[in-house]
Amino acid sequence: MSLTRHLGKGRDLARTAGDHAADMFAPLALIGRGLRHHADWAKARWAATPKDRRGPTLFLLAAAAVGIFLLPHGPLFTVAALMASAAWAGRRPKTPSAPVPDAGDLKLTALYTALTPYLAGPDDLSPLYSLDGQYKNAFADWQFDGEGRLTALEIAYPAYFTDTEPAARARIEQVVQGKAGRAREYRFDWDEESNRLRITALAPLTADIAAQPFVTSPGEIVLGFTDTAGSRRTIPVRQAGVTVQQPPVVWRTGPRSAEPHLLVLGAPGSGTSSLLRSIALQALPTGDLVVIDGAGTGEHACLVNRPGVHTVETSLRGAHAAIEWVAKETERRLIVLNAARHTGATPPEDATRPLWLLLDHPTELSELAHAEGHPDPQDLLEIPLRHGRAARVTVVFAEDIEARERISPTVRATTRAKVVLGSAGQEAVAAALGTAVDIAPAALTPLGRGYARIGAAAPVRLQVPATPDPLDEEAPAHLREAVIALLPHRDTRTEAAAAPAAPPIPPVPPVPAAAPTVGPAEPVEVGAGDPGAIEPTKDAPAVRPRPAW
Ligand SMILES: Nc1ncnc2c1ncn2[C@@H]1O[C@H](COP(=O)(O)OP(=O)(O)OP(=O)(O)O)[C@@H](O)[C@H]1O
Repeated sequence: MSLTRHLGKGRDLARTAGDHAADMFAPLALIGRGLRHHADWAKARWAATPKDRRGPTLFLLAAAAVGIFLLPHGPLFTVAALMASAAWAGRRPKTPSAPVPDAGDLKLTALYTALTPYLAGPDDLSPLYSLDGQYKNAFADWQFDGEGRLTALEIAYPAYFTDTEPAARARIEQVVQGKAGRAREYRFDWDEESNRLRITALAPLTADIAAQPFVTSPGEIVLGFTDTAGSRRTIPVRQAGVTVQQPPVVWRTGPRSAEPHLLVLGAPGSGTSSLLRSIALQALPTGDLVVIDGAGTGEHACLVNRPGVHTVETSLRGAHAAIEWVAKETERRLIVLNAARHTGATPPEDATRPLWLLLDHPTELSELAHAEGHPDPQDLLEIPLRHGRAARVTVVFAEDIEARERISPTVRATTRAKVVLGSAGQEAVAAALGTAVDIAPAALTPLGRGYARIGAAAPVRLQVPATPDPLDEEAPAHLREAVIALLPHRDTRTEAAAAPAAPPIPPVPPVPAAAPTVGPAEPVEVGAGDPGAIEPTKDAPAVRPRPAW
């Protein structure tokens, strides 16, 4: 027999002996515990007895002991009685099982208590909310998910609560979100008629959809994706290697659209440039582009020299010239289309091919123009914005939400499709969309997340597809590849091999000043020889197409 087996057997024997000993000595331990208990009791009584009564007490005890001793079998009965009482007193007290507090109960109580200062009325004789009230009087239909998080709740509130005031509502929504968890978005459905508020925690929108060709009709642009309540249809989307159906937020453009122009506002770094890039990639297969990069960060350099891209401007002078050209092109198209309508002829393709003017942070150029005493480029947008619908000219204006006041009234009035990205605060979002949003955002807003409002429809949640700058080396490679795959190329992909040897710095982008016909291949020096021409004072060099792929 091996040593290990010997040791194992010895261990088993010792364990068994220990168990037996414990069983055997259990009554003794019980009685010992009881005797200790009695001794403690006796000591406590003795300490509590006043000194002048201790002598008589001792005397009585001694008399009792003598009496017992004299009784037949007295000492035996006394010892038996002492042992029995010690055994009784030595029982382990049963630990009273503390009632396990119900987590949902605690949460609802906390929410009720937090809402009480806002919903209680001092003169209410039978208040729904009071400090000693019960949440069950005011709450109904609560639901928790598997992790114990509140997912749905209906609360009643007194009729005197000012539920028509956005500030009063916002206070309640903040309290609810604080107690139910700020990590999720909540929909607040205020039923003013019956004084009830329904709260629903919303599942997070999917954030892993990359740029790709979307299945849409001509003129439709997928701004992003929403929840099933926010869209009436779904489209097939490649997501994590499989094709799934997702509800898109679709913006219809063109002559029949009631919202022919788009205003995108966002907190810094929230993804407005990415949304502009996503729109450009969807517009390019069927239309032409003029891009103004007001911040001059080269975010849209990947579009330079692409077929269909007239120009990508970063300077004040270039932007001014490009927008002026778009305005004149709008007028030219209107004349051509009117003439075709009068004669009943089919309008020429150069008047019907969609033309897109994409402006990224243009108010920075406006500021520069004001500082230098030049005309504001935004003023030139009047014609494309007012007449663009008939002329198939679409304007997309993306700006920092904090610069909203610097956006011209014409732009604000004519851009009826609106997107707000990032966490900008409920009031700013409501002002930007032109209506209050009944959804409270989560504390951490993912990139490209926000709200879209097309015309007078209710705002919907929006997640923009990830469309990073392909020249941004910090963006994930597979997302950049997806963008590159959508960029149109002049001939073949062999340009990548040819370009690195001598990357061409394009000249000042060709923007015809007053060209009667449109054509990206017709470079016309804007402002040349014009005494009122704007000098390129902004330090923004011409965008260099960097062939990083
Ligand atoms: N939908 C998205 N999914 C994933 N990443 C995104 C998304 N949108 C933007 N990003 C990333 O967030 C960063 C900022 O995006 P972007 O430059 O588009 O924001 P912006 O609002 O234009 O910023 P700025 O205010 O600086 O102009 C980039 O790294 C971009 O790749």
